[in-house]
Amino acid sequence: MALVQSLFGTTDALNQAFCRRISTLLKQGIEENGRASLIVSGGRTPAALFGALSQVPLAWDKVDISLADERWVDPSDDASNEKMVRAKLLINHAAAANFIGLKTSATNAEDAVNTCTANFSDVAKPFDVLILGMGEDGHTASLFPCSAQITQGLDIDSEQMFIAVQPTTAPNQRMSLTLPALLKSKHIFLHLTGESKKDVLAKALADDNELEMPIRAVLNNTRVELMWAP
Ligand SMILES: O=C1O[C@H](COP(=O)(O)O)[C@@H](O)[C@H](O)[C@H]1O
Repeated sequence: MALVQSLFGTTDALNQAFCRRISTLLKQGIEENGRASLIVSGGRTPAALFGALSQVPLAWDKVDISLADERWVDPSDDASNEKMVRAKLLINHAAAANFIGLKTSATNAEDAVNTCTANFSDVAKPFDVLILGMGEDGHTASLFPCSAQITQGLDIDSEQMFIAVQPTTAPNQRMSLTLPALLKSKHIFLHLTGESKKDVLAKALADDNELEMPIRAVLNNTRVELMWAP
């Protein structure tokens, strides 16, 4: 495990430094491969970062952006991660990026696993940049400890890219990248704000039961850079 900790005094300082890191990595990916990929998380934490990132001048038309997970609701629903990304990130300069949403017309996310996988076939892999969040229960992406699908989602030997997840302690069925798919990233960031998330991370680092706190499965298997501010 290698957790590199970048701790900032304010969210503004965090967002400025994070934007610089992300844009440098995306530029590198474009220089090396012609295109770059940025996989982001949803929820509340990334909104301010996305606002700052959208204003960074970059060859966004050569960047594929998608989500590590999605809540299985209509993209017009306030709970939709896609809705948040469209409103906060795919604006200003970043409006030129190619966005691949996860939500399909399928009523049940289980019926959309193959479509999501096929839709990702043109996204540059390994992903250049993956930004993960973490819930108070230690879930990351939508790999929820409470779900019946958690063992399958954390199976490091699985070749499955996506998994449909039904959390029992959070609303909405989900679509999530699996652990092995998340790990196929060149640079993984864990983006957290607030003291309580810091406490959750400390709890995650104090033990290694991955089924209890799925973020441990990422931390135990690869290098992760923590980007934190109060
Ligand atoms: O449900 C989700 O939760 C996590 C954490 O969200 P936050 O609101 O605490 O920042 C998020 O990373 C994930 O993408 C989202 O679907």
